[in-house]
Amino acid sequence: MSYKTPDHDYRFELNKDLNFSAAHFIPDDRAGKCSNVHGHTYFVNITIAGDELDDLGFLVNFSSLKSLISDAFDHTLLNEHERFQERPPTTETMAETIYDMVAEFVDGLDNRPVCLQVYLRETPTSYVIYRPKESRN
Ligand SMILES: Nc1nc2c(c(=O)[nH]1)N=C([C@H](O)[C@H](O)COP(=O)(O)OP(=O)(O)OP(=O)(O)O)CN2
Ligand SMILES: [Zn+2]
Repeated sequence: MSYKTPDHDYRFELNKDLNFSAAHFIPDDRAGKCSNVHGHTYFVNITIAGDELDDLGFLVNFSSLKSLISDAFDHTLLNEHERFQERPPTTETMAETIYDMVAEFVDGLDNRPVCLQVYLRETPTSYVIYRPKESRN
């Protein structure tokens, strides 16, 4: 599957798809039934770009992206995560959080790839795309 990504002139663009299962709730009556604890199989697409590869010929290791996100969230209650103590784990805040985690990770790589966007699907009918402001068209 392919996703709309921001225009860019990097030589390489990499996309990693991954899934994880997690529970969450939105602690506010305005969220209706979503204020009750319930679960989703989240689908994530992460878009990375850059001009230089590492000595293995990787822009970034696909497996590293999967473990970074899955190890943090798979089979957890998202509300208990340290990143969701100030605001609840909505699709929007999850997408931004995943972006921040990936951006911090790739920032430490010598070949300096960048994360362009995170696509997060929470249900068959609901998804969010998060892009940092500087990548917007
Ligand atoms: N802007 C947001 N709205 C809602 C969020 C959210 O994260 N951001 N989350 C929820 C619930 O957590 C729920 O899991 C998802 O809601 P919804 O798409 O309404 O789920 P349904 O499966 O019931 O959707 P249908 O299309 O009606 O089948 C609620 N809102
Ligand atoms: Zn939900």
